[in-house]
Amino acid sequence: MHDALQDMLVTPNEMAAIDKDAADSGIDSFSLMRSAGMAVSAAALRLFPTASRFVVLCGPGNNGGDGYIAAEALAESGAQVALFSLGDPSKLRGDGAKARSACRLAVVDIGTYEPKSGDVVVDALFGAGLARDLPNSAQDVVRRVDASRIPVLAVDLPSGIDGRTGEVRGASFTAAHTVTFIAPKSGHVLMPGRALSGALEVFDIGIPARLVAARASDLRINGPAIWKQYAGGLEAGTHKYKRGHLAVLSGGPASTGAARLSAAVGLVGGAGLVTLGSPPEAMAVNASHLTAIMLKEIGSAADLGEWLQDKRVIAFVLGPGFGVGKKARDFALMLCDRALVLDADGMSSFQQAREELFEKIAASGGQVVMTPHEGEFARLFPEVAADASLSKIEKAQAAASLSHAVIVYKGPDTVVAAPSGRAVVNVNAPPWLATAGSGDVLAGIIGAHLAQGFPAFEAAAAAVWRHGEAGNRAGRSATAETLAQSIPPLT
Ligand SMILES: NC(=O)C1=CN([C@@H]2O[C@H](COP(=O)(O)OP(=O)(O)OC[C@H]3O[C@@H](n4cnc5c(N)ncnc54)[C@H](O)[C@@H]3O)[C@@H](O)[C@H]2O)[C@@H](O)CC1
Ligand SMILES: Nc1ncnc2c1ncn2[C@@H]1O[C@H](COP(=O)(O)OP(=O)(O)O)[C@@H](O)[C@H]1O
Ligand SMILES: [K+]
Repeated sequence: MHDALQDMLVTPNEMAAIDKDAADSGIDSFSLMRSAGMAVSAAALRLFPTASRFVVLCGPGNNGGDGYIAAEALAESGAQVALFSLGDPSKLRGDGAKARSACRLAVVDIGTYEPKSGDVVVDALFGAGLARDLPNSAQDVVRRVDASRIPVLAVDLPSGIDGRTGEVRGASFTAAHTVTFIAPKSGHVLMPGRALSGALEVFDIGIPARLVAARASDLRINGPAIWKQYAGGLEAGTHKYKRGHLAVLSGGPASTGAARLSAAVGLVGGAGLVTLGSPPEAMAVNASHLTAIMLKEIGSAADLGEWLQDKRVIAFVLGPGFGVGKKARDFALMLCDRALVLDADGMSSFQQAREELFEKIAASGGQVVMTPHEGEFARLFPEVAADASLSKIEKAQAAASLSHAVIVYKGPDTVVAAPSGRAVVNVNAPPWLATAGSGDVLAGIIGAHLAQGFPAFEAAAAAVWRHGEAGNRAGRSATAETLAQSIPPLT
């Protein structure tokens, strides 16, 4: 893949526009299809050297066209190939028809395909053009292939996956591998599309990077390239205040653990010092559990106001175990002009009062990050959550635009979105991150980055990635405590 396209994500609509621009610039579209089909055949031979038969399933459009090219190339290489078509191949148009006529193999109707042990399915039914649920005849073959556990190599996308949203339209193949072209599509990284795509390979089929970049929006796969300019090594002459002072606000005596976890992670994450702001009635319990973390009594808005005079306290985490209610709202509104992670109870407190929060964020110009999981997202952005036409990326973008904050929409496919529309999708998080307190760990890492002066978007993107790496290092028996000990250094 071209370096400039490394982490770029495109939607099927953008891909179609890129395709058209390529044709308008004089690039022959059939030569692109030939490169795509050859890439599929090469991948099939490399990935499945012991296949007794390649079963190529071709659809009615250009995805099917790629399939005919691949089938011909596989047969030419000496492999056994069986070719099946969804619909009448004589109805193929344009490049698809050209590809069919360049393929000498006989083609039979897909309804007659009976999976056999040793088969490898090359799925070229539908790709970026899927516009509605898979037809019944395709759903039937998906079920037969699933039941026989035959490996599937998907062309562009597993048929049935919506390339924009990653959602299943009726049914979808579960691919062991997917070969896509030019750049990954959002449907390859959003769930369940990511899981159903298997291992993804991206082939350069000869469209110049500048044509791709001209159509692509600011949407990427999350990774160190996003924040590297803020993650430089430590100067020899640094001191703890230079590394940044993070404040985490604790809840009452019965729920102090979450904030302490975020605070401890703040230090591991790279803040030079961390102070836990505690209500008076929780001072004793907090004091008995803290060592490197400092403790300060913050019971009222007046206490917080006084603390805010200290401009060396750069960033705040409000929400973990804090309690839902007026106190959380008052504190949050006072912090909108600083760097703030508003997590958990901090967000839920605004379910009935979100406009006040959103207006304050817009007016204050701070660096505010909100970290909703699905339930919190639906509480704060019910109209966005309920809009079934939107992908998870588009939902996060809509929420960021409404709230004026950077949104970390958590889950297996966490999306970080800025009010400008800039977004990344995270792909390194293992499922065992779903453990109690994991969100508190994430909030602490974001806070650590904000304290070190990262802008909100980069702070959040870097934290989500480090959190995923911590999960990988901690292994599947991870708890929030072992996650906290497994956070890798900033890269
Ligand atoms: N630059 C590119 O984007 C390239 C794309 N290529 C291939 O072209 C594919 C896209 O081709 P198409 O736009 O022809 O789309 P598809 O081949 O994915 O779909 C074919 C057509 O089927 C119809 N259709 C959609 N959903 C349906 C459903 N559920 N039931 C029945 N019919 C349905 C639509 O009219 C659609 O255009 C890509 O996935 C890729 O494999 C390659 O040939 C190489 C170049
Ligand atoms: N299936 C999953 N795969 C990867 N990461 C996940 C999965 N489920 C949850 N996570 C991550 O785990 C964290 C859970 O946070 P949250 O729901 O706030 O939990 P808690 O309130 O218990 O701390 C989030 O960062 C989320 O993205
Ligand atoms: K496909």
